[in-house]
Order: sequence, then C-alpha cells, then structure tokens
Amino acid sequence: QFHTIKYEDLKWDESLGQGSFTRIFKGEKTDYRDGEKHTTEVLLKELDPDHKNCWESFFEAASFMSQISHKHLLHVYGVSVHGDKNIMVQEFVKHGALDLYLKREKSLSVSWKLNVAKQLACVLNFLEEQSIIHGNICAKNLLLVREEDPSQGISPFIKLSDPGINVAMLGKDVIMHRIPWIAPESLAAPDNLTHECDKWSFGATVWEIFNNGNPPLQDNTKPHVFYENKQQLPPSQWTELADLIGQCMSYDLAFRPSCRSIIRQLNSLVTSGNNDDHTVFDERY
Ligand SMILES: N#Cc1ccc(Nc2nc(N)cc(-n3ccc(CO)n3)n2)cc1
Repeated sequence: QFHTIKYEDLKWDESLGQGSFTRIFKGEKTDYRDGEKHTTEVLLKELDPDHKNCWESFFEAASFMSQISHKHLLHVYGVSVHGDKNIMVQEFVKHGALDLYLKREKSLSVSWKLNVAKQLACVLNFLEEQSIIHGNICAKNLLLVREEDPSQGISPFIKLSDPGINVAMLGKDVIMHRIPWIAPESLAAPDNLTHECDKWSFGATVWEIFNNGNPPLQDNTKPHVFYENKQQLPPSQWTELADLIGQCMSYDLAFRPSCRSIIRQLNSLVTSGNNDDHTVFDERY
C-alpha cells in the first residue's frame, strides 16, 4: 500500500530537528526513469530506533498519506527500511512547520491567518468526505509551502502533514502533551477517533494560528484539570472567531459544527480591513 524506496537511492543532508519519536533531515532521492537519473529534494523522517515497535503505526501514517491526494495534503513518496532504520520519504516543504513559523513571524496579518485557516478547513472537509480521520491536527503538523508576497498578490499555501504515530500507541504521558489539541473524549478512548475529534483539533489549531503560535495552556496548568473542569481556551476578542473556535471545541461532540458550517463561518469572517490593527487576542495570552 505504499512505495518502498531503496536505501541506497537516498542521500542524507542536514538535520532539520525532531518531531515526537522522529528525526527529520533534508535529503535527496534518486530514481532512474526512462534511462535517466533524476534527483529530487526530499524530507527524510526517521523513526527513532528506540521506538521501532511503533514502526507499523509509522508506516500506517505513510500509507494513509500515500492513499489519498489533495493539494493541501503532504505528498509522501514512500518508505525505506534499512536495518533498524525506518524512514518515511516526503516531499520537501520549503518553509517547514507552521508552529515555528508563527512564533518567528510576529506580524502576520489577520487575512493571512484567515486564509490559512480556510485551507485547513478545506482539507478537513476533504478528509471527512473521504471518511478519513487524521487524528493529529495541530500547527506543528501544518507545513508552509509558500510564503505570502502581498506585493505580488501571492497568498500563503499550507499542507497537512502525516498524523505520525497513532495516538492509541502512545503512553498516557505523551497523550497528556496533546492537550488541548486532542478531543476530550479521545483521552478515554484513544483507539476510536471520530471526525468530531478532528474538528476539536481544528479549533485548537485555529486558536494557535490567531495566537501567533503561543502555547494554548500556561505551563502551570495541569493538563487533565483543563478537561475535568471543561475549560475553554482564552477567547478571542473577535467574537465571531471565538464563537467558531468554541463550537469546534465543544465538550459535547454533537455541538461541533459540520465542515460545511465551518467553511461557511470562516467565509463570513470577512476581514473588515481595520481588524488588522486591533489585536484579535489581547497580548497577555
Ligand atoms: N529550517 C527549516 C526547515 C525545516 C523543515 C522544512 N521542511 C519540511 N518538509 C516536510 N515535508 C516536513 C517538515 N516537518 C517539520 C516538522 C515536521 C513534523 O511533522 N515535519 N519540514 C523546511 C525548512
């Protein structure tokens, strides 16, 4: 269910950091087509050898990404296994993960943020139509293919990355670190994710996007208390935005909006031009 790539056709360049249980490197893959040698720039995502028991879930994520294609879904070329190394070979996305970009770029406009949120809603809708659950939607798993260039009228372009190791495979402590992105009902039953779980995570991710990648919970917050007390993330001063995030992050999953409603509400959140000046979240959060 996915393409296997020969280890000797891969070349490792610089390390680009690490996700949870994985290390990522810039690299190249070589393939020989119609007698010619083609070299492609790739992202090599290595599963940590001390988590090799998760290799099935790691490759499940790869096959998940290989089975469907959408303009806002990351392309996965295939996988390579060499000794105790499990490697997922992905398209190299120029500007990397959105969580770091949000933290770095402090003056992103509200229309930039709205545009990115709409792209995420679009791929969320596509996944729901394909009855596919991602299970790990967050700014860390959004990749920035193209920066905006207002002078050329070029808007940002994002892709959703693979979901990584299935949350059911992860220990309790790791699941705790997924609060507040993981839906509350998934804490108790991480092995039966629903489309509603992805909507909860969508709400938390939109919150991140509009909050410049600031951490949703203060370090001193005990994660499980947040759900026990049915707490919400600090609301935006932009009421319509706060309402949408609040609907997606309903503790009662029946109250979470359909993807169509999410898209409709995002489209009605027109940037009335002047809301770029006032802060959508006040600075103390
Ligand atoms: N400096 C810098 C820099 C770093 C990465 C990229 N590119 C890229 N391409 C992908 N296909 C996936 C990722 N990821 C990054 C985190 C995760 C975790 O999921 N993936 N980064 C480009 C520049």
